[in-house]
Amino acid sequence: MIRLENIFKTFIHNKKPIYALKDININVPKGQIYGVIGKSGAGKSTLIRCVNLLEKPTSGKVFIDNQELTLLSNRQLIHVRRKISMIFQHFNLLSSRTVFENIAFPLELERTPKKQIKAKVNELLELVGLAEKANVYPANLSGGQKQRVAIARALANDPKVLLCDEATSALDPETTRSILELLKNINKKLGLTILLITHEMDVVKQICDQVAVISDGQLVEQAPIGEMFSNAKTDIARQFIQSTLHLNIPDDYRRKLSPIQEEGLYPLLRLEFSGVCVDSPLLSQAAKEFNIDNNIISAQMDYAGGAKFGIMLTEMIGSPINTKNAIQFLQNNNTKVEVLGYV
Ligand SMILES: Nc1ncnc2c1ncn2[C@@H]1O[C@H](COP(=O)(O)OP(=O)(O)OP(=O)(O)O)[C@@H](O)[C@H]1O
Repeated sequence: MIRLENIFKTFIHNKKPIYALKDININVPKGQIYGVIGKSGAGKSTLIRCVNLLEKPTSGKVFIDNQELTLLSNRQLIHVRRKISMIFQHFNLLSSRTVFENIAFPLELERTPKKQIKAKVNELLELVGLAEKANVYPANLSGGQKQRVAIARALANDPKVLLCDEATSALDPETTRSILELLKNINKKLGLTILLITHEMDVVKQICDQVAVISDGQLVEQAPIGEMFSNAKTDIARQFIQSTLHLNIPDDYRRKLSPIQEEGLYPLLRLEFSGVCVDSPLLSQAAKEFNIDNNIISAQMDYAGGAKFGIMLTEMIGSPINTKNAIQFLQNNNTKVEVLGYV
């Protein structure tokens, strides 16, 4: 449904080129939710704005539903853009219009008859759970409610594609979850194709079918969500995945942590499991085979797209040679091991 082919975008700033997008290729099948994740300045906003040509690519082709947008005149584009809606981090509602009037706005621009507008807006208000707020002004809504209005307005013209530009970045975690749930429902109910950009892997984990990682203007990795979480290939993708897991070293361990292995001290390990190794009893195998004990201090396991992954903090008790061999065994079995120090 959305296809980007060899997209480059170069800005000129103070006579110097900024290569914001370098040879981007993306294919989003109809009905999918596709996430693009990247750090600040990676090129996410430029990328999503190239999809509806709010930003014209320097070169490359943009297709929506097999129609090449990069060939269209500005006039033709206005018509096509009605089927490509967008929602934003800061909602962009019209403050002088009520909730009902905000949602009606794109239909008024189309000169839709009043009766039809009323029916459509009421249907959308139901869909986003705001039927009671029809006559309220945006100033009197919470952030989550404002985003619901923006979503309803974005759906007014029955778009084929919804672009979400950091749509939950201004919201607290609970509201974020409810907005993502709403987007997922809409995706299922209406078969809407959604492209979203975000800097949060939690967002991707919750709703995306596929994800691409963008770094310094380039797509460095893309995969279905389960595959990405179980077998990420680049360091940057692994960093994003790890950012969804939170393990702190407890204070008393942190205090006694020594950088060298003195007598009577044992390694404190941070283990990263993903994909196949999660389901194998590696720690107990290592304990039996190398005569060591594991004192697990904390652990977090998670699921995304059917894949299990996680991290663990453990003190490995045994002689230096046995712990060394056990660590090697874990590494040989696809577990990432970091020796944080000795306790
Ligand atoms: N209109 C512009 N003129 C010049 N440079 C620009 C313009 N828009 C973006 N850039 C540059 O292009 C690069 C990518 O910017 P972009 O806003 O797409 O990144 P981003 O990943 O969305 O970042 P953030 O998450 O901070 O919004 C940056 O180096 C930015 O400074």
